[in-house]
Amino acid sequence: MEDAGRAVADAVSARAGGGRILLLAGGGANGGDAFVAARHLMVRGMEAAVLARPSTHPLTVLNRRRWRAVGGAVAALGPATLRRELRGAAVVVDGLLGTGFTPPLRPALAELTGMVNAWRHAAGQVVSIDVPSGVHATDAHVPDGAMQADATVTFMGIKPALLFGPAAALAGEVTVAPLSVMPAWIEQEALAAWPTDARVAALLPRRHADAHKGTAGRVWIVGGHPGTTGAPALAGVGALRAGAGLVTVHSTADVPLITAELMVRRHAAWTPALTRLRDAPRPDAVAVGMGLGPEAVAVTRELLSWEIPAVVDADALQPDLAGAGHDRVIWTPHPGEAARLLGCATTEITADPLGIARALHDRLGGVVVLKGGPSVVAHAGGLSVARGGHPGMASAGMGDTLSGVLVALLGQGMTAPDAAVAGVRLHARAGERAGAAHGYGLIASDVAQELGGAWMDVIRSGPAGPWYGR
Ligand SMILES: NC(=O)C1=CN([C@@H]2O[C@H](COP(=O)(O)OP(=O)(O)OC[C@H]3O[C@@H](n4cnc5c(N)ncnc54)[C@H](O)[C@@H]3O)[C@@H](O)[C@H]2O)[C@@H](O)CC1
Repeated sequence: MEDAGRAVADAVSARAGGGRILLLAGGGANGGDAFVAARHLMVRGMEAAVLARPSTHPLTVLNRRRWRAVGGAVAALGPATLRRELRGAAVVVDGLLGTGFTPPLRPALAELTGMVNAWRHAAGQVVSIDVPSGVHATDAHVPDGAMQADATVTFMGIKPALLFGPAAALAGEVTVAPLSVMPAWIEQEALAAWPTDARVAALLPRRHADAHKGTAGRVWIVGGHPGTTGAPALAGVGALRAGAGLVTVHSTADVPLITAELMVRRHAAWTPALTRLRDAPRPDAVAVGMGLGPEAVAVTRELLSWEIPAVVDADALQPDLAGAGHDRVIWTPHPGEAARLLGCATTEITADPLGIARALHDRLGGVVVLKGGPSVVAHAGGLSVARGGHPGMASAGMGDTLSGVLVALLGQGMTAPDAAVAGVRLHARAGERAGAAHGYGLIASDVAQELGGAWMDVIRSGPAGPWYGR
């Protein structure tokens, strides 16, 4: 609790700018964190006051006593005291409810959160402890009366409500504060990893100075059908911009050569084409399914039987292919495709992205990327959620570009789990860069163009990755 309160004080000092801080302490441990934060703020010379609910939680009672012992002011939290104390406050620290909250919010607390929300709208900032009060830690839905925060300081691991759906929008800027507890405990508590760019940087392959196109990954993009010929082309550009040395698009349709660096091989029909390709030199990795059309299952089944690293996307994400994969396959469903694979409604997917990603991994094996804002990676080692991205990425062709990124990383020798974790972050970072320039008007090609810059941004944040290419 001491570490937790100190981390909250750090976040608040960064925002308060010398103004008065009002801390709201609930009856549970979340309230105890607020008392600790108040003490640390006072020690730093900041003006802080606490309004508290009654508590029997031993650590909260102890930290209330410590706060009083250093001369801290505390009054009972109710509508009248809250109205009075909100006047002139710069920051409110929301320590009312954390992970111990069971919905629905009781009316007495809902009145208080409503008052703070109205105050925030007009006057100041809210920093929530662990989760915004009234948000259930594992639920992406927002119950009535939940607090709107500008920032949330969470502990141990990231909570699903801070990442997904409308609940995430209530959290504001999220930081995860490390606590001095046993690492095994943190691992057990954390539902999913949330890798920083420094962690991703350490995964990305480095090239020797004498690298050439044959050592930088020869990849195939297999897709396209009349009406959906842009999809494999976008995947191809994504692969080139994510560093693949040689990118060949195989299709039975006329795929536009949207960049001259792509090689496009048009086949008359899939069955004879696959018979020929089976005996040709195999690529380092293949991505299949983007706009591929009705023959997707048969084509994908054949390519999976080659047991080379593969990305399976779009039309190839069919329930019939469960069991046909292997460890080096990355399956990349969006929520609609995930619903088709699991035979459920899309709303069930978006309500529980972590649980669904795990269920898809159980069904398909290999690595699953459940796409969304944010994307979830499920692999044998656990779950990982990508940071960042931009709402403008909600547009056609974005998934095709991601498939290109993933196949390029596989082609450059990354394992499927590492390629998926790094690929979703590079794609999200490229989206942030494109979003800064184009806002909601960004298109998949813009994201592809930013991939090189995104790679540079990521590697600047951390240690260099492993050598590749000899
Ligand atoms: N896991 C840990 O070991 C740590 C936990 N910490 C803090 O402890 C919190 C969890 O503490 P608790 O389990 O005591 O729970 P909380 O402090 O989240 O909430 C419990 C209180 O909320 C009330 N409550 C629950 N549902 C309500 C509803 N629907 N309407 C109104 N009131 C409601 C309960 O009566 C109880 O007083 C975390 O969120 C975090 O802030 C930190 O101190 C760091 C370490």
